[in-house]
Order: sequence, then C-alpha cells, then structure tokens
Amino acid sequence: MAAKPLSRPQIDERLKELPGWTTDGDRITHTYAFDTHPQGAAMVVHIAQVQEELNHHADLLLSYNKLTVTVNTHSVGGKVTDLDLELARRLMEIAPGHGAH
Ligand SMILES: C[C@H](O)[C@H](O)[C@H]1CNC2=NC(N)=NC(=O)C2=N1
Repeated sequence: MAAKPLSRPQIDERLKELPGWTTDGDRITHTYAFDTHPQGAAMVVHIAQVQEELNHHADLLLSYNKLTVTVNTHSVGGKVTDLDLELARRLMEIAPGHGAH
C-alpha cells in the first residue's frame, strides 16, 4: 500500500477520532494503563498479531502497568501516514478487552 506523509493539520484532524492518541507531527503515541503487569503483557502479544496482519509495526514500551505505543512509517522516512492511523484505530478496538484505561 502506498503511504503518503500527512501534514500536521491532517494528523490533528484524524486524531480527533482516536481518543488518547497524541502527536508531535512526526509520530503518534498512546500510553495505556492497566491494573496489572500481565494485562499489559497480554496486550503486547495481541498488538504483535495485529501488526503482523497489517505489516506495520510500532515501538512498544512495557513497564509495570503502563504500555506506551509509538508509531510512524519508516518507509517514508519516519512520518505519520494512514498506516499509522489504521494501526491506532485497530488498537482502539482491542484495548478495552485488555482492561486498558
Ligand atoms: C518489508 C516490510 O513490508 C516493511 O519493512 C514494513 C514492516 N513494518 C513497518 N512498520 C512501520 N512502522 N513502518 C514501515 O515502513 C514498515 N514497513
């Protein structure tokens, strides 16, 4: 799939549909909180499955009860594209099932 870098206004507009996601213009990020460490670890495994399906991969930083997901599109030199927003949308769907808040 061809990916085109989005402008900052385009990203800001798209993030209105993705609660909790923020951007610095070059990446989008979300920190999920969990009641327990295993809940966060389980979400990491689920994210890995989604990423393989989309062939698009974020940086995942799991600490005790927090998981930070940061993603941009490497193939366009590290800019935000529709591919990143699609991954964010998919994670928004699965997060509640893992007790993320
Ligand atoms: C060859 C393979 O399609 C690419 O390396 C994919 C894999 N996952 C990826 N993930 C991200 N975030 N950006 C990419 O450009 C990318 N490219």
